[in-house]
Amino acid sequence: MPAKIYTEKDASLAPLKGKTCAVIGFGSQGHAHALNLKESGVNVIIGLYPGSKSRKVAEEKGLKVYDTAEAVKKADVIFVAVPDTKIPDVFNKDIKPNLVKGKTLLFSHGFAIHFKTITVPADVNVIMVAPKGPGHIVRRQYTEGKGVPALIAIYQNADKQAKKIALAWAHGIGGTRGGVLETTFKEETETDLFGEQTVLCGGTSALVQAGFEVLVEAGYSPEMAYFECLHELKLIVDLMNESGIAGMRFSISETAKWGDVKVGPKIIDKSVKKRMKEALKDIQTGKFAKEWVRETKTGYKKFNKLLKDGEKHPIEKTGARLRSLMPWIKKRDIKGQQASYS
Ligand SMILES: NC(=O)C1=CN([C@@H]2O[C@H](COP(=O)(O)OP(=O)(O)OC[C@H]3O[C@@H](n4cnc5c(N)ncnc54)[C@H](OP(=O)(O)O)[C@@H]3O)[C@@H](O)[C@H]2O)C=CC1
Ligand SMILES: CC(=O)[C@](C)(O)C(=O)O
Repeated sequence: MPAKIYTEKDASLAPLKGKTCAVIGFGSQGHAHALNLKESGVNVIIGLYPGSKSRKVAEEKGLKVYDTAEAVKKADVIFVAVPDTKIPDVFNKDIKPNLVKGKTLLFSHGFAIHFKTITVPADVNVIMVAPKGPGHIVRRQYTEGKGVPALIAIYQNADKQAKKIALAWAHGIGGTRGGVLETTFKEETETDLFGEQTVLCGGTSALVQAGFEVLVEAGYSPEMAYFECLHELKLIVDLMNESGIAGMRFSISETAKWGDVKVGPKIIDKSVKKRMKEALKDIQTGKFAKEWVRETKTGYKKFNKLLKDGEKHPIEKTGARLRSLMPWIKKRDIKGQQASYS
């Protein structure tokens, strides 16, 4: 049976009426949920640690910012919007001591709950509202009257209102405009990690860099290679997003279609699928999570090096030059926000 998809007609903000919603962290997801909810008419406050870089940004957006513990005390629903590996510290120090019966803890990803990096008291709701897209796009689409689809999941339903609250939150951030699907913390965590490693981020970044390198190493100009392997990828993916892979094929040439169906499966062949299955296994067994937590606890050395190497890849310099010729490509202020985690 096809999964039930909740849309605008199934949702209401009523379960959040009269409630205070605290968003802890004002990064990618935090800023998007907070601003979308505020504009939907929900009472939102922000929780941050003293000295957080995000304080000024949130205040400039007209939001009231408190120290995390204070925000948790004031709130009925608490969205933990800090990086997954920072959640245990923030949770044990500032959230858990202030969680009382009747409150709802909300996540956008199940890592901390599924891999048990934190333990939550039994008398609070634990729910998830996970948009299937980056926070900055969740915000952008909401302001354009659109909405990124979202998942909801219930891990603890202490007051029997958990699902209503999750749906109301998903509605408030614009999720029901795109469609909301109910899942479990386990399913969301495992599929989300799989997607970002193999297809969305990891697989695509490596595919683009490999294609660029092959053309440049064969003597073609980096500009040609950039247009072919990165710029046009978005245009093709936009078509897939609008009308599926078959719909994309409607718009490409007959020769491109032949190359697609004949050569594509030789590039992404059975061995790639085998390695995807290995990646999935490492996620399911907890091996990936264990290694990632270890990396964050030992100073992010490998992580920072790999990110820096990525920034130095020649495709970045070529791309920056070519994108500057296309003023309609939205310029994002990401300077100083890249790499170097601690
Ligand atoms: N990025 C995304 O689009 C997606 C993220 N998610 C999930 O959403 C959650 C948040 O991730 P994401 O939005 O990427 O996070 P970000 O890395 O963008 O969040 C950073 C924010 O957390 C703040 N922060 C860091 N440490 C603390 C702390 N000790 N106390 C309070 N605030 C702190 C930062 O403050 P400062 O400015 O001072 O550094 C900043 O405001 C995660 O569970 C993630 O898996 C789910 C779907 C997509
Ligand atoms: C944006 C998203 O859904 C990701 C890639 O899984 C994430 O940032 O965690």
